[in-house]
Parts: sequence; C-alpha cells; structure tokens
Amino acid sequence: FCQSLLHAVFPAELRVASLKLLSRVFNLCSSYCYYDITEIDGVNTNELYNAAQLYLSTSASITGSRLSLTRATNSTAVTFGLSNSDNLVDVFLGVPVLWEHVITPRQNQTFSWRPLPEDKRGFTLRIKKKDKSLVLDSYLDHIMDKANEIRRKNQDRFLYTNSRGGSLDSRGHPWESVPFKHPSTFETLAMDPLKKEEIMADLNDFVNGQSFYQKTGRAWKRGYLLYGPPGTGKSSMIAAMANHLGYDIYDLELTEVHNNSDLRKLLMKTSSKSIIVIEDIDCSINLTNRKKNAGDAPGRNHHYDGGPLPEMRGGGDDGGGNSITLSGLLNFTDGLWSCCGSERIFVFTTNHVEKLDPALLRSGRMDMHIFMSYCSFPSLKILLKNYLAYGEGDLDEMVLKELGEVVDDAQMTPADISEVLIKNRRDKDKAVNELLEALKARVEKNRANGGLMREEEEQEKRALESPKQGGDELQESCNKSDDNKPN
Ligand SMILES: Nc1ncnc2c1ncn2[C@@H]1O[C@H](COP(=O)(O)OP(=O)(O)OP(=O)(O)O)[C@@H](O)[C@H]1O
Ligand SMILES: [Mg+2]
Repeated sequence: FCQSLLHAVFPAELRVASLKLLSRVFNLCSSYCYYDITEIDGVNTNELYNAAQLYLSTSASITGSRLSLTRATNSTAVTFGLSNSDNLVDVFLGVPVLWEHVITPRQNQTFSWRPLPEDKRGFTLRIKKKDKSLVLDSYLDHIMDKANEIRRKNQDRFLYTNSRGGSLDSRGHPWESVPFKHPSTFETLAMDPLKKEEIMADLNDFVNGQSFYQKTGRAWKRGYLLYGPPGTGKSSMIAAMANHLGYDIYDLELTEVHNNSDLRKLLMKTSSKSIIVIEDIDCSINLTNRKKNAGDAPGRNHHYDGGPLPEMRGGGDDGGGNSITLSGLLNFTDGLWSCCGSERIFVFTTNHVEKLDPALLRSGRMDMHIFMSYCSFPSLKILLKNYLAYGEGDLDEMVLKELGEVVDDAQMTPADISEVLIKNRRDKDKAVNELLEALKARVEKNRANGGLMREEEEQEKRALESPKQGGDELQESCNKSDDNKPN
C-alpha cells in the first residue's frame, strides 16, 4: 500500500527530476569535477583512452597500490596498467589529479557493424574545479604527446623502401616496410669523440627545436651530407641517428623513381619523425649531360639555373622512362612540398663529394657536412673497446703508442680494421699484433703509391670548402669524363 502510495505521490518523472536536482546540488557543493574517458565512444575508438592508458602505464610520477603488468608483442618494455576500480594519482605542474579505471560488463549488446568488447572500460579523471582550465588546456595535450613518444620508443621502428617503383600497395602506399633492427648506435660508432658529440648535440637541438623553428619561420627539417670513402661508417651513422632519435628511415632509391611528380608523391607519404635517406647520391643523379647545359650558361653552374636538367643514369637510354631532375630533387628537399609533415631529417651520402652538383652543397641546403674519415687514433680506441673489450689503460703503453704512430698514415677504414679484429676476437693479443702488422703494411703501400689517396681526400675537402671552386672542378670533371654524350 505504502509503495503504491509513494508511486502515486512521486510519479516516475518526478523521481528522475528530483535525482537530477540532488546531483546538481551535490555537484555545486563539491569542489571537484569529473571527466569520463570511455574506451569506445559510440562505435569509434577513443584515442584519448588509449593515450591515457599508455601515459599512466609509464608515468614516473604515478603512485598506486595495485597495478596490472603487460608486455605487448614486439615491445621491449613492460608497462603497468590499472585493474578495475583502481586509483592512481598523477601530479601535473604541481596539481594532483586522480585517475580511476572503471570496468563494467556490457549489457544487452545492441546491433553494431563492429563487435564491441564485452566490457565497458573507461577512465574517470577527477580534478579540483579550480584546476579545470589547466587540464583542458594542457594536461590532455601533454598526455597525447607523451603517449606518442612512448609508442615510438616501445615499438619497432621501420625501414621503408620504394623498391616497387611508383606502384602502390593495396592501402595506397608507395613504400614497402620492414622492421628496422640495426644495432649501430653512437656509442659503437668509431669516430672522433668531439665530432660525435657535435653531431649528437645538433640532433638533440633539432628534436627539441619546435619553437625555435616556429619562431624563425623555418620548416622543421634538417639536412646532413655524409661523405667519405667506402667503409667509413656512413650507413652505420644513419642507423645510429635513427636509433638515437627513435625515427623511422625512408631509404629512397632514386633510380626507381620515374619522374618528379612520383618523387613528390613518395615524399607526401612519409611520416613525421623520420629520416629520409638517399645513399650514393652521386650515382643516383647523372651529371654527365651537364656539359651541354654548362656550355649554354658558363659561370652559372654553381646555381641551378633551370636550364636543361640532368637526367637519371640510364634515363637517356630507356626512352625517357626516368626523367627525374636535379631541380626535382632540390624541390624534394627544399621546396614547399618538403614541409608537408614536420620533424624530418634528410641524409645524403656519397663517396665522391667533388662529383656533386654545387647546388646540392650550397649553404642552407644540407645543413651539416660530415666527413667520415679513415680510422684515426681515437676511433681505433673505440673499435678496440667494442671488439676486444679493451678499456682505457688495459692495453700495453708501448703497443698503444705504436698503433698511434701508424694509424693515421695507414688510411685504413674502420670497416677494414673491424674485419681484422673480428677475425681474431678470441685471441686479443693476436688481434692487436695482426692489426699492427696490417697497419704497417698499409703505410708501406701508401708510401709506394706516393700519397695518391691523400690527394683525393684533399680534393674532396677543397670541393666542399668553396662551392664555386667545386663547381669549376665539377665542370672540368664533367668535361673530361663525358664520353656518354646525350643524343
Ligand atoms: N665508423 C665506424 N664505426 C664502427 N663501425 C664501422 C665504422 N665504419 C665502418 N664500420 C663497420 O664497417 C661496416 C661497413 O660500414 P658502412 O656500411 O657504415 O660504411 P659506408 O661508409 O656506408 O660504406 P659505403 O660508402 O660503401 O656505403 C659496418 O657494418 C660497420 O660494422
Ligand atoms: Mg653505406
């Protein structure tokens, strides 16, 4: 009787209304506000939920008493997460925020094109009302950024190639990818420690330089030219850069690109935070038919003048199938298109810097020119440490002195030296002795050759120091070697 009276006195609408009123009064009195971040918003996956989960799983400032541990496939890190109804406190800019993970079973599955998970998952974020603007303005952005960073660090990076030519895969991508697992790091790289530090500092400035690039109105990208003889670690340096920054690598095979517009399409399909590599650039762009161009415009060869364009090697032979041009390549690295996406590094490598078009070398195009030289004494010490576990002071002073005396004149590449060390790595003394012999033998050989190699090196350096002069040299070398005249 009482129940029916209650129902009669308080009809359903009134009950709902009074509940609403109560909760409004409660909300007004409470000094907190709450945000629900559900895993699935309607039928779409909520990016913020995933980001929050990732962020909470690694945030060092978090405290909680019960956490669940996970390790995803291919991941190198263990992450912890929240079980049902667990609370975590995070502190952002001195403001404490409370996270609660809520899991409820999903009732009466409604029809959906996509099967929904059995549980409804969500985070409830509780903050003081006075801190509301802080959360909405920067905390959520901070979470998204951090989550992206964690994702990048945890995941395998990828090495992309355009070996399919311009053809697209089923998802419309021109790049093919494989997981990138090169073990080279700046620690294992044998080169002058000061130069190494300079490069690492430059890379760090680049990744942390978003506001600088914004302020100065520059596109957020950087170019490195690595040059030097084969086996001096140019490819290893690229791998070390990628590992240091956690970037993907796009290895661009220019000979597979048919024309400038394909090149642009490839560029558009690269992601931010990546290194775009063109190896052996001197072999990719054929400069042999620049002679005609230079004849038309003498003295202007150090600026690309928009005249007849150098074609790809073999381009003339196959009926114009390959018509990628130097100007197309420069546009690729420098033009408006190069800014679609940001935080990108371009790396070109070459064995013959003197063969490069000065337009590629002029300042502002390749920001840093890095000469990868023959093995020097400091580099040798790094190799001895890596391959034979010799630390500072482990090796006999006399032997070290002897090594130091011959290593520069021997002009052996780190690749040659590591070969000797690998072969004898079980017997350290034998390895060092054999290395000493090899270095001495090489010194003798170089003396006999009359320092021919040294001259080549000097020529490369000169070419870089003065692009104008380099241009003239290039001109000469083109004139001399132009036996492959255009039809
Ligand atoms: N500076 C270096 N530090 C450590 N290892 C090196 C270095 N240079 C070469 N090596 C070793 O030699 C091998 C060949 O080096 P790498 O492929 O990096 O040379 P490269 O300069 O790219 O040569 P190429 O001009 O022929 O492409 C590497 O696998 C690496 O083990
Ligand atoms: Mg290489």
